[in-house]
Amino acid sequence: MGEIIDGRKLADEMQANMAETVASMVKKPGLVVIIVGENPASQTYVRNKEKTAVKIGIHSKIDRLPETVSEDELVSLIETYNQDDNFHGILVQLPLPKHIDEDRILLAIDPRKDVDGFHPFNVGKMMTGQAEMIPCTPYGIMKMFEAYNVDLNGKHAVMVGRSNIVGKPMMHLMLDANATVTVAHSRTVDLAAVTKEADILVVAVGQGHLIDKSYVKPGAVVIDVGMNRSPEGKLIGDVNFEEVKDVASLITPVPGGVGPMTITMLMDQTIRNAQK
Ligand SMILES: NC(=O)C1=CN([C@@H]2O[C@H](COP(=O)(O)OP(=O)(O)OC[C@H]3O[C@@H](n4cnc5c(N)ncnc54)[C@H](OP(=O)(O)O)[C@@H]3O)[C@@H](O)[C@H]2O)C=CC1
Ligand SMILES: Nc1nc(=O)c2c([nH]1)NC[C@@H]1CN(c3ccc(C(=O)N[C@@H](CCC(=O)O)C(=O)O)cc3)C=[N+]21
Ligand SMILES: [Mg+2]
Repeated sequence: MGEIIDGRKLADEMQANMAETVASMVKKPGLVVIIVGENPASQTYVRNKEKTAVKIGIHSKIDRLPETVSEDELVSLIETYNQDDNFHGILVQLPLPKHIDEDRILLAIDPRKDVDGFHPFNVGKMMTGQAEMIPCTPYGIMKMFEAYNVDLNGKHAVMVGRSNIVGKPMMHLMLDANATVTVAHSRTVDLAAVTKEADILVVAVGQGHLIDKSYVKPGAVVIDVGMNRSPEGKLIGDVNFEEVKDVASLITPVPGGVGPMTITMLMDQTIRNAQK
């Protein structure tokens, strides 16, 4: 039976340290979150971010825009925050409605305030060993590895999922930590055969309980990024936790695993920006 990686507890510890840092700062770090439309899942994340910011002492603002807002209006709003010294971080919650071009929106954010690390400038910096802003979910997972003494050096890491916000940056960070990295996705033939080879398995696909114990090598470290609703309306991961916990050596639960760490790293980067 594996050990559970307590993301909630680690996040609380890190947040307590951040609160001390912020208390000693004359100018408080500021974070603005822009959310378009009424996606209920997005609303939950945004509420959690707000709660955490308040707890740490970060000045936080949420701009809620109607689903019908135009791309140009959203760009001008971002431009005002680019100029506003009270905000050190700007986050535009994804996904955006279909009529808005996400690439254009991400480009509009001043890279110095891009606390998500999604701007192509920051992506390029990270890929070339000059990272300044790191996507928060992969960054939080690396902090979990550190806290639980998971050494990636020479290990076979398998990343399932290749999105710009999780899979690709996670692939890169594990490569930088000297793992041998395989990336799997929806066109992978025989996914289980690939994941069974993993010493470290990170899953970000958005398919509830896709990964059962037949996908996991005994003793593997399993990180579940997924956030899905079960038919009964429960929040569940991409990994069947109850089954896989008996095979894995270390495993993250959902909720209480990766999610709280994502939010923590967002606060970390906002504070770091404010100190610059
Ligand atoms: N806890 C947290 O902090 C966060 C959680 N999430 C959650 O993580 C999950 C993934 O998010 P995100 O990366 O944005 O998702 P995307 O939908 O952007 O990407 C999903 C990836 O999974 C792949 N995939 C889908 N189905 C399968 C399958 N059956 N077998 C193998 N690969 C598959 C897709 O392949 P292809 O490229 O071929 O389409 C794609 O690369 C979601 O549940 C999301 O809610 C996301 C961000 C943060
Ligand atoms: N620009 C942008 N940046 C993001 O970082 C971003 C985004 N868009 N869009 C959506 C995804 C998803 N995401 C989560 C963050 C925290 C939890 C989280 O706090 N989860 C808690 C509880 C969730 C609950 O109880 O509903 C947990 O797992 O314990 C989940 C998901 C950030 N994302
Ligand atoms: Mg779109």
